[in-house]
Amino acid sequence: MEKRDVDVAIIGSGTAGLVAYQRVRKVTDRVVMIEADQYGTTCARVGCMPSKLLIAAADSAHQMANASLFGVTAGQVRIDGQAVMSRVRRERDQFVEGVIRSVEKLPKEHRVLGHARFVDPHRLMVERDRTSDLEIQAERIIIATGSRSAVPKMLEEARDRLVINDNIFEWQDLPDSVAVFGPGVIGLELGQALSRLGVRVRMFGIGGAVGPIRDDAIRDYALETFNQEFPLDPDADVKHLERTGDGVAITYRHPEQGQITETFDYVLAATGRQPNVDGLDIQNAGVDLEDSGVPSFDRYTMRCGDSHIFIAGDANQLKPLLHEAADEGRIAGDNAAAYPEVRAGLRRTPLAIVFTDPQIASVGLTLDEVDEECKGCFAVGEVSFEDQGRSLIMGKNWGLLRVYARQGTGQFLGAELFAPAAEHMAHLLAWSVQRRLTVSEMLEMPFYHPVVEEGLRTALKQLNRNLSIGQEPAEGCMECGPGV
Ligand SMILES: Cc1cc2nc3c(=O)[nH]c(=O)nc-3n(C[C@H](O)[C@H](O)[C@H](O)COP(=O)(O)OP(=O)(O)OC[C@H]3O[C@@H](n4cnc5c(N)ncnc54)[C@H](O)[C@@H]3O)c2cc1C
Ligand SMILES: NC(=O)c1ccc[n+]([C@@H]2O[C@H](COP(=O)([O-])OP(=O)(O)OC[C@H]3O[C@@H](n4cnc5c(N)ncnc54)[C@H](O)[C@@H]3O)[C@@H](O)[C@H]2O)c1
Repeated sequence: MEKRDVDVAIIGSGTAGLVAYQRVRKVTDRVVMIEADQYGTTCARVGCMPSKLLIAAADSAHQMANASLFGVTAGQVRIDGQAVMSRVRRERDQFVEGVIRSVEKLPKEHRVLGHARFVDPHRLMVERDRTSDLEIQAERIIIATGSRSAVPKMLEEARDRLVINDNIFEWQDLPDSVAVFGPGVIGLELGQALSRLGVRVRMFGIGGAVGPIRDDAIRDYALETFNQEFPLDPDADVKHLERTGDGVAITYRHPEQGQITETFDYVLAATGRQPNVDGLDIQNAGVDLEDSGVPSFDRYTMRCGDSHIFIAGDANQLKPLLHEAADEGRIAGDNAAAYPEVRAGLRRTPLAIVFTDPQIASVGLTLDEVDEECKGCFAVGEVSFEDQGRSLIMGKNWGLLRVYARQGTGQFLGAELFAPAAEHMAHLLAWSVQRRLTVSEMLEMPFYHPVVEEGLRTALKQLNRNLSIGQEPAEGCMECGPGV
């Protein structure tokens, strides 16, 4: 059996693994990155990028279908499912090829294809397809193995009609109907996009959650809005699911019609993701494990206990987002390279964006966290986008934004948005939280006219008023011209 001896071994060549590799490489050449499946990353291959490509097609269809609002008609909108899926794959492949090209530029001795497992805290066994197993002795190890779809047993009854994000983008055409299980981030993004592309969609959830929304006012607004496009029951009572000749028959309790059975072409499981730590023989790594099987680790150093092992990206379940995986890869890489010197790395203000329409975004602390942090001494400001100037102009005048700040100091702490252009406003808000701005300082910033950020200003003014810092905003204030 071949044996290798390295300073740092990185398990997984996704975003976290690749960033970690770049950092380690600055310090040592005795590094190896092990990949069990394919190069190209989850983000580019089956995650962020193909999902946004599908959403872009849906946005286009939606805009055309609604153009008559502006007195513009383009005739009957026709959606060519094959062309939609073909563009998704074509552009997706470009992103994947870009990643593969950069991996292939790395020295051959730094990359190994095979499935890694712990033999002991310093030894990994890599099962390779075409060659014999490889034993790697590593002084330090970074786990960057990502996550995979967690599919409830019941959905397996859909058999060949069960899809997840790994295979949905391989569709050659759009189906007629899809039952989406899980109105979380993936379910909402893909479900709304499919619905706007003419697919009959019904969404089933459990427990009442809608996406990552934590503020009930925003959740209720979002639920009502999504239900105007496709039926979404966030706490569905699904009795039975089975593969039939026509597709998948689902028996559930309909809010008005009682128990009914509806047949769909496909079932999309978007019911959460589980970390890829179970295939690692992690019990041999000599680190403490949480109940989930994920090693206990420090979120500032990414170090598992006081060991030489670090964990970054979706594998640690902390914040399964691309920019967080990259940050964690950087911290883990720097620390594995400098070990035994281990330093706290920069963790940024929480920021999450869901690419629905309107978009959902959360920034900083959630409402519950604000309450806990301020021991109840906080205030909330709010704006509806139904009467907002720029949103009305664009025909996108729906949504709600709520902002939170601490009583006394007026420090801005967080926000939740279901609003047009939320991806942009969320960045301004995240930067304000991270700079520890007060609401008054935020209001000193320039606001152009007419823009959706004027709506944000209205919410901030109301927040300052509720903090007993600012004045009552004038009704129908003309400071920014017509619109709030
Ligand atoms: C549909 C979808 C849409 C998304 N959209 C967004 C978005 O818009 N914005 C955003 O911020 N985030 C998004 N995400 C989340 C984002 O894609 C992930 O947070 C990110 O890709 C995680 O990167 P990673 O490096 O941790 O894991 P990955 O990129 O999954 O890399 C892990 C690698 O480890 C390998 N591996 C696993 N086990 C082993 C082993 N034992 N030995 C060797 N190798 C192994 C895997 O094969 C894989 O290549 C989305 C995710 C999905 C699924
Ligand atoms: N725009 C983005 O940034 C983006 C996009 C997609 C994914 N992601 C990342 O990927 C992660 C995983 O996304 P996800 O949507 O799979 O998970 P999620 O945790 O966001 O949502 C899963 C949903 O499925 C529901 N659910 C669980 N079991 C169910 C069942 N048996 N029946 C019906 N519903 C059930 C849950 O209640 C929850 O609402 C996200 O948390 C996010 O970090 C990010």
